[in-house]
Amino acid sequence: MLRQACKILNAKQQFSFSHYKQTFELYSRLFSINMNQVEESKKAAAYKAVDNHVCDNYSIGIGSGSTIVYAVERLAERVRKEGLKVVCVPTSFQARQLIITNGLTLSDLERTPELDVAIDGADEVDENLTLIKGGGGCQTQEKIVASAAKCFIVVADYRKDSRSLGEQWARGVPIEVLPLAYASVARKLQKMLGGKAELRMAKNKAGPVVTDNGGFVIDWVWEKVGDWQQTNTQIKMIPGVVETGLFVGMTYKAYFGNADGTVSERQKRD
Ligand SMILES: O=C(CO)[C@H](O)[C@H](O)COP(=O)(O)O
Repeated sequence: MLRQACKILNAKQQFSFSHYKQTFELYSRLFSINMNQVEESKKAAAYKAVDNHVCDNYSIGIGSGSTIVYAVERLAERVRKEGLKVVCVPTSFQARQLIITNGLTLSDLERTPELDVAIDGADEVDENLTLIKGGGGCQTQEKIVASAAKCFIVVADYRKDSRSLGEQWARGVPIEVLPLAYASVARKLQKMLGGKAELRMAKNKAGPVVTDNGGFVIDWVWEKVGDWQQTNTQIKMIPGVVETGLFVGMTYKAYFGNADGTVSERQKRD
């Protein structure tokens, strides 16, 4: 939006300094309204999912990202107000911290190998509930925890809702790899499936992003994919691949918070 404002202003050189200032203030305000709207939509989706899918004595997988923060907030509120007894299994360092700081009971897959429900965010959700996850590099633990749950629920804002993958999310499929294999995996990926595979670099550290498991992440931007299940299997067969961010046939239901405050739902077809 700000880029757009700059373009308009550059085209109309006759603007005075106060015009520039006023216009930037207006765009900044619009941008912050838009961001508030996104946060509100995340919150609405997360609250609804927790209200609909968490019961007393449940074991719950806790996903990672910014939307899950609202789900944990709601869960903690229900534990306080309704006296629910739940145990929570994290999918990342962030999720573990969220569970602890919200005063919830922390468990792990060793003590709780089967979960009643797992709730997590997503980077993109298509019409068949196939997901891209791993924008935060947590897809390996997220997939393990989701697969341990009887029911896997996704919470997201309206920007993640697509008919087919790639419509909204342009950063490709995140793939966790063993560090020693990153170059060979990237090469094989491009040779086998086309597209472009790039090692994810850290922002505030020299070198690559290192996952909670000590792995690296390759982001694979595909050119053409027909069958996500088959593509996922092909990627997983490359030696050195730990896990992909493709979640195929795992999701029971997705909740999308909309810009107008409502929540849309998409459920697995029988
Ligand atoms: O897969 C993930 C992290 O690896 C997140 O669930 C995904 O990136 C969504 O995050 P957010 O709720 O911040 O949009």
